[in-house]
Amino acid sequence: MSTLTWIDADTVKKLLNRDDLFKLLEAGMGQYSLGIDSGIVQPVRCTVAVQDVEGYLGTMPCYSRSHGILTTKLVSFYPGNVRVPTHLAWIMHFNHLDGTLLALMDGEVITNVRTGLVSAVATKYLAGKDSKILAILGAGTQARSHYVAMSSLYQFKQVRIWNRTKQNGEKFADEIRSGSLLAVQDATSTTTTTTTTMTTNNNNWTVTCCDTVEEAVKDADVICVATFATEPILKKKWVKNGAHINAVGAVRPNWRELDDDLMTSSVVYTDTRDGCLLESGDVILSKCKIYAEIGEVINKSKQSYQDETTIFKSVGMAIEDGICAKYIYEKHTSTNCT
Ligand SMILES: NC(=O)C1=CN([C@@H]2O[C@H](COP(=O)(O)OP(=O)(O)OC[C@H]3O[C@@H](n4cnc5c(N)ncnc54)[C@H](O)[C@@H]3O)[C@@H](O)[C@H]2O)C=CC1
Ligand SMILES: O=C([O-])C1=[NH+]CCC1
Repeated sequence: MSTLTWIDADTVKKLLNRDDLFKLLEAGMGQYSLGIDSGIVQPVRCTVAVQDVEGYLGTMPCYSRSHGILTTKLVSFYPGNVRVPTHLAWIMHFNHLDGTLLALMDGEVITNVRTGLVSAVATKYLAGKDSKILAILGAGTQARSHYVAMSSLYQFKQVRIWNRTKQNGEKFADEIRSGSLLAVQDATSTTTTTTTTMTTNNNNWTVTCCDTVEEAVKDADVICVATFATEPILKKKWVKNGAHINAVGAVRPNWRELDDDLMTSSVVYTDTRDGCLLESGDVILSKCKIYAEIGEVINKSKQSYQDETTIFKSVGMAIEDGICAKYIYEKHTSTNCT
């Protein structure tokens, strides 16, 4: 029987490299969307509501034959948490051949990083090549993760932040201006180091914390929405035609971030169609048509409508966590063996 390895958050942070994970996630999303031919089994997340305190516990198992991945993530999300992060997670990584547990690892860092990276994969396929204005709604963990991930794709001329509590939005904007968010990422990533230099040396860029969502998204090419909003905060009338939107919040069937007009008039892509049809309030309540999973664009079975307004709606997928967990486990094992 193999011994169980525990991999803590600091070790996960040290071992992960965003460039590697971007490529692995891109390929994995493409494979997932091959449907029954994918060899990936991923039931829709089963979420228990902890009603008394407005918290949720989600279980996210998956198996991928070709990757040799058998993992389960347990993720709690408590929007009201202040003392501890709103999202906490752990991933169990199994030997898929005999079902033994190989490793238990922190899943918070993986959740934070992979969500931004998956949005970056979608942005690569769905946004215009020459995106200059980035708007981010929210100033929490995912807002930061998305800023870092989007910065690996474009050198933005303007970054605009809106947050419900302006003080926190200002703090986030200061972190962007200082370059600290990019500088602390991935000691092992050459790409992000280059981006840091580019961004901090860019004299022509502006970073603004806006008073209103309308002001933040005006003429924006790429908009990332990463909040715990339960009512629509982003309206179609403020969004320029042809913009690309990554919407990662509103992960409960009755929560909203985007208004009906925006959902029904844009070309909507998802991470997982099955997951969004059961969990995404923006999809369910607007009754919008889902055009494709982003994996179908990656595997070339569906088109990218880059000239139209596009939405990438994600709720999070177990296979993303499985891919990251296996990558971390293998790096951890090889590092310890040498
Ligand atoms: N699609 C995916 O794969 C994933 C989605 N998420 C979701 O992304 C969203 C953001 O997560 P984190 O950044 O980690 O959380 P966080 O707690 O770090 O930040 C939450 C942000 O939402 C804002 N906010 C809270 N209530 C709001 C409201 N009623 N209206 C407008 N803004 C509000 C806060 O000011 C803060 O900026 C959450 O809905 C979370 O569940 C998180 C992980 C993965
Ligand atoms: O994919 C994920 O881990 C989550 N999605 C929404 C909350 C956590």
